[in-house]
Amino acid sequence: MGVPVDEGQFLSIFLKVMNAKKTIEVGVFTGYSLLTTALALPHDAKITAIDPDREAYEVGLPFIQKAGVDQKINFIESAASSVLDNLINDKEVESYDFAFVDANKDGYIKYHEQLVKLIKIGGVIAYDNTLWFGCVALSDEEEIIMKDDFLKANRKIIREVNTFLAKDNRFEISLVSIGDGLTICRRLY
Ligand SMILES: C[S@@+](CC[C@H](N)C(=O)[O-])C[C@H]1O[C@@H](n2cnc3c(N)ncnc32)[C@H](O)[C@@H]1O
Repeated sequence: MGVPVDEGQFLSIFLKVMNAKKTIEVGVFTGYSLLTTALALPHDAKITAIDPDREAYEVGLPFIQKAGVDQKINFIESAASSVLDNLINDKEVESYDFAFVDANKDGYIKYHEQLVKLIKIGGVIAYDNTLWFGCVALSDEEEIIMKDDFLKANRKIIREVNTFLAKDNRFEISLVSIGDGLTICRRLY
């Protein structure tokens, strides 16, 4: 198969090496990363997949079913924050091996504080888009001439997220330059 060349391949081999069985996905859309995860996990694995957009999930669902991995997935149609609070209250604390976060960037720091409680020591939270199309490396002068307000706003947010994660000594982190940047955070305590 050669060297992993994209984020999906990387995620797949990473989950297998980790021996992950119980995972969370925040931000599903049509389920590309969800299908990748479901295919990589063992038959008795459980994925809690959260997204307010059921319509998008249902576009990809036939492919997940065709792959025979739908029984591993518990899709919850909701914004993530309240679901994560419910999982904490339902005594799911420190029971997850892995979380993949690929949703609204302005929620990442809040999700992080919730996911810290849900992930086992030694478990991993992975944040997508942490290079933000390379914009995180632009100087403030260069940022001023950026035309796209969405890119600009999320550049600021992702830079804050990256600074926040880098300072969190509960985790060992690595920003892997694959796809649009994937920050792997391994919980130390
Ligand atoms: C980039 S897409 C996810 C792509 C998916 N992970 C993949 O790789 O195929 C972002 C998703 O985040 C979802 N989203 C936005 N706000 C959210 C929230 N507050 N909680 C959970 N998901 C949210 C959107 O509905 C959208 O489907």
